[in-house]
Amino acid sequence: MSVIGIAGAGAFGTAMGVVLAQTGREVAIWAHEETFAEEIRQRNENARLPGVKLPENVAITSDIDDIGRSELVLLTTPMQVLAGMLQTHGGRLSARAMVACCKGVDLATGRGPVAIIAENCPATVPAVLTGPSFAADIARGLPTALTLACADPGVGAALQEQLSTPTLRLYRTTDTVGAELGGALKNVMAIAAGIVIGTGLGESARAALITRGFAEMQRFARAYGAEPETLAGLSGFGDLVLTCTSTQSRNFSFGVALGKAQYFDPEVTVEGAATARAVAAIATARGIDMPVTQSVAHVIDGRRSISEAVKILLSRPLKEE
Ligand SMILES: NC(=O)c1ccc[n+]([C@@H]2O[C@H](COP(=O)([O-])OP(=O)(O)OC[C@H]3O[C@@H](n4cnc5c(N)ncnc54)[C@H](O)[C@@H]3O)[C@@H](O)[C@H]2O)c1
Ligand SMILES: O=P(O)(O)OC[C@H](O)CO
Repeated sequence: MSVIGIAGAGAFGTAMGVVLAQTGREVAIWAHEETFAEEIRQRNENARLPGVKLPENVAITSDIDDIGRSELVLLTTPMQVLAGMLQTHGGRLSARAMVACCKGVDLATGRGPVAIIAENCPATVPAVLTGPSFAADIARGLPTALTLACADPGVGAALQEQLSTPTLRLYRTTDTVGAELGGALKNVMAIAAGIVIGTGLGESARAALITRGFAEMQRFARAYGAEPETLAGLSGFGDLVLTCTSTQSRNFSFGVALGKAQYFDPEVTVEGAATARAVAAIATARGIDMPVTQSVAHVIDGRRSISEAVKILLSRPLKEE
C-alpha cells in the first residue's frame, strides 16, 4: 500500500496524519516551507497542534515529490491558498484521488475545492472530507463522524474504507456540491454567531441566528443543485451546530472578538472571512437572498458597524418561516 500523502502541515493535516498512522499506515505530510518542516521534525510536534506527538510512521517533508506518487492525497491547506498550491505543485502529484479537507469558497474565482482540483489535476478523482471535527479531537482519538463526498460512487466507497478508523467514522455521499458548500457556509454563520455572543445579544438570539443561517445555507446550496439531505447532514447542519457553539472554533472566536471589539491574531486561520466576501458577491450577482452572509461581509470589511448590521437584520419585512 502506498504512502498516504497530506499536502498542508497545519492542525488538520497533522491530526489526519496522526489518526491514519495509528492504523499502521505510512503517512507523509508536506509543509510548504522547509524551516517549518524542520521545526516539526525537531520537536516531533506541530506548533499548530500543540501537545500531539507524531508517530514514527508519519514523515514530515518539504519536498512535494515525497508525496508525488501517493495514490491518495489529502489537501489540507487553507482554502485561499489551494489554487496557488495546485497550480505550482499539482503537476507533480499523480494521485488517483485527491480529498479536499479545506472549507471555503475561493475569493478570486468563486469556486470550491472540487472545481479547483478538477482544473489543476484533471487526471485525479476529486473528493471532499468535511463535517464537525476539531483537529485536536481527531488527534486525541475522540469519536468523530465526517462526510466523505465523491461523485464517483466506487472511488467514494474505497475512500470511505481507506480513511475510516476506529475513532473516525465516515459517511458517504455523491453530492460534492452540498458537502463543500455546507462546510464553507457554516464558517460564515459561526462568525455571525460569535458576533451575537460577543456583543451580548444572548443565547436566544444565537439560536435564531443559527436557524435562519441554516435556511440561508440551504437556499444558497439549492441554487447550486445541492441535495437538501446533504445540508441537513454532518457536513451542513452538524458542522454548523459545532462551529456556532464552541469556543474551540476559530471562526466563532473571531466573531466574538469582533463583537467585543478585541484584537484577534491575524495569523490564525479564519476561513469564514474570505468565504463571506466570496459568497456575498456571488449572492448579489445571482440574486440569492443571503442577509446574514451580506452582514458578515459588510462588518468584516468595515462597511457597516455591528449595530447597523443588527438593526438592518431585525428590520427586514416580516414573513412566513
Ligand atoms: N483545525 C481544524 O480543527 C479543522 C477541522 C476541519 C477542517 N479544517 C480545515 O482545514 C483547512 C486547514 O486548516 P488548519 O486548521 O489545518 O489550518 P492551520 O492554520 O492549522 O494551518 C494552515 C497551514 O497551511 C500552511 N500553508 C499556508 N500557506 C500555504 C501555502 N501557500 N501552501 C501550502 N501550505 C500553506 C501553513 O504552513 C499552515 O501550517 C481549513 O480549510 C480548515 O477549515 C480544519
Ligand atoms: O476552528 P474552525 O472555526 O476553523 O472550525 C474547525 C472545523 O471546521 C470544525 O468542524
